[in-house]
Amino acid sequence: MLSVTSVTKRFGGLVAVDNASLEVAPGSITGLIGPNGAGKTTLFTLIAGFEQPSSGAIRFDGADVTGLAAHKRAERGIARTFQIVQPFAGLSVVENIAVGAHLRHRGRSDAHAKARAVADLLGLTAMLDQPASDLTVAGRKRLELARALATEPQLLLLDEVLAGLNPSEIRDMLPVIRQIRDQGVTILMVEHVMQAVMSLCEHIHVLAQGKMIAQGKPAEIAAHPAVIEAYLGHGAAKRLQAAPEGAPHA
Ligand SMILES: Nc1ncnc2c1ncn2[C@@H]1O[C@H](COP(=O)(O)OP(=O)(O)OP(=O)(O)O)[C@@H](O)[C@H]1O
Repeated sequence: MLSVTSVTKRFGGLVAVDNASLEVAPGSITGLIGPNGAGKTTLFTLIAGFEQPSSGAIRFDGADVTGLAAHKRAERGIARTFQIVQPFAGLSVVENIAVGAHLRHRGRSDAHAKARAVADLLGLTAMLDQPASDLTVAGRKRLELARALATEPQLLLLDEVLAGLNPSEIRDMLPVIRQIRDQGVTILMVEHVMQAVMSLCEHIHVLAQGKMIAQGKPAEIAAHPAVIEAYLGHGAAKRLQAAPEGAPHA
């Protein structure tokens, strides 16, 4: 469904994404993880078309979309959420979701009907007429997801939708994300909450300092020496191997 091939993004002298490639299979929940500053959000920005890569190609649904503007990619079915959630504070929850729904529903009542259906899926029905500014952090995260989902994407890019949530709020979100996928939306997610990534994703790509350093099934990634090194520092994989079971890892 999505192929990112040898994509590089430079900001002046800084190489934020360095010759990175990844594939997302249709119908999958695929993870993109990596330490802070690895280039994950930048890669999302390139996939969604808010910025253009310095080199490399992005194919979606069989077509080269590399040079296509963000709104054209949205029309083709790519939607993203933003790490920093900024709803229109003066608008109600339903009106915020309808902003997304307007992509495919020109009339106000159609857009609102779509918005209500999406709100239902995300457990926001009771808050429909509240100002978005009244929502809790967890509510805002759901609203951000709803706004993206209301564009009726084929591919949904989730940028840290679990950040800032407490453990029980995270537990509540996992089935919501699975349900979105079960309704036919392919998901690529950037996430730091590792337990969630491991339980949700069928396949995970790992970015570190702009480069793809590993990819595979969750269990393969958790045991991958390059991933352990990227997260815990040079020599960590060896130290973990050497440490006897149950001993504290220095
Ligand atoms: N518009 C920009 N101009 C200049 N540098 C940028 C820009 N966007 C990102 N960067 C830099 O690119 C690098 C990658 O940042 P990015 O936000 O993509 O990483 P990330 O993996 O999403 O990090 P985090 O997990 O902390 O959100 C960082 O060094 C960042 O400072």
